[in-house]
Amino acid sequence: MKILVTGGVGFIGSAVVRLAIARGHEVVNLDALTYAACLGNVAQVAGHPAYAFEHADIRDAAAMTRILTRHQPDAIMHLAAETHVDRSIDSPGAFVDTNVTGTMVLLEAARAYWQQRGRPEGFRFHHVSTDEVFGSLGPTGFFNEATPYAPNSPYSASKAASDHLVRAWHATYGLPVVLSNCSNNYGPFHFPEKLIPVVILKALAGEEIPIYGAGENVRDWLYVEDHAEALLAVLTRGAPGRTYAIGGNAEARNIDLVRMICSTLDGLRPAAAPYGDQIRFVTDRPGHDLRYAIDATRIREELGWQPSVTLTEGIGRTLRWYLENEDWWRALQVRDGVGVRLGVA
Ligand SMILES: NC(=O)c1ccc[n+]([C@@H]2O[C@H](COP(=O)([O-])OP(=O)(O)OC[C@H]3O[C@@H](n4cnc5c(N)ncnc54)[C@H](O)[C@@H]3O)[C@@H](O)[C@H]2O)c1
Repeated sequence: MKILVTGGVGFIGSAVVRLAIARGHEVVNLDALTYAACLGNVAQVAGHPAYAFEHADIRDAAAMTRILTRHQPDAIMHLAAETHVDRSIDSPGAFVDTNVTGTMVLLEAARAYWQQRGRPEGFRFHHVSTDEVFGSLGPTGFFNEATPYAPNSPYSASKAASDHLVRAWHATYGLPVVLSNCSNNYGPFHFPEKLIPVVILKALAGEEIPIYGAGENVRDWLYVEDHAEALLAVLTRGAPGRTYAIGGNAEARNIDLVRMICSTLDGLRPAAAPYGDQIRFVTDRPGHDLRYAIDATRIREELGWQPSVTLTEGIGRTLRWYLENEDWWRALQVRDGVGVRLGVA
């Protein structure tokens, strides 16, 4: 299958691109190369005959039409987005521009392309989204595909809006879409403004490790390569118009996760004092959702997917990757004057 992946130079998109190439698919990677992109993320596939790159912005309608016409993909997997919650609190406009307007522009280009090709049944527009659109859970319960939308941050509100647009393009125009809403990802190539890489890099630098509030917020963590597997399953076997909730079945309070990272790092690269001594609690993020958790029964039963990497194993792999790839993250921190910010996705 020839897949047009948007945002394929980012964290999750690049994992999808690497996996899709390994599985024998052709990939056209379309990315605007914002601050969050790193071409190093796709270096291992860049020279592959099944890989092509298009430097373009999803808000550019003419470019979207030109690229679809040039490459004639069988499917679109849409990951391009502004993704950092803290940035969305400071500058919500960019999130509406890319996540809402950009998705609409891409949908329109996809619709025209699909109609011109004679509406092939097998065509897919896969919209990759987040569980944050569902808002916050209390101490119990799970999100699933029937959970009402209740986004709390400008980021999650913009993703919710884009989900609605994608569903509407299916209901109104018949575009064969699939949607997925996934919990927090982590793993290699994670941009160093999100929680796990921030903790790793602050620990290694001997600096304070900031945790919002009392560290009580709970997230369900999924290793990024497991997410990439789930996304390919949804793209290739998901039913048109259907949504799939994806999660790691690995809930952790932020404070417990950070302590786990610190103690694992103590074993891998011992410092003079335990890394946990660097933990500091800082003022909570406004509108900070308490807990996210996913009931992934549908994707498990219908598509046979389930996570294969436990949180302990994934944290170990991630830490070893960051220790072995210092050049990658040191180069990113200074690019475009963008420094590391505190982040809890
Ligand atoms: N990170 C998570 O934990 C998580 C969880 C669930 C869903 N998601 C969703 O998965 C997708 C990818 O997330 P990520 O963490 O890999 O993001 P990321 O920030 O690492 O990467 C986003 C990519 O999109 C590109 N991009 C941004 N604006 C663009 C535009 N206007 N045109 C073209 N390209 C543009 C960037 O250059 C970058 O390469 C997003 O849609 C996000 O909402 C993320």
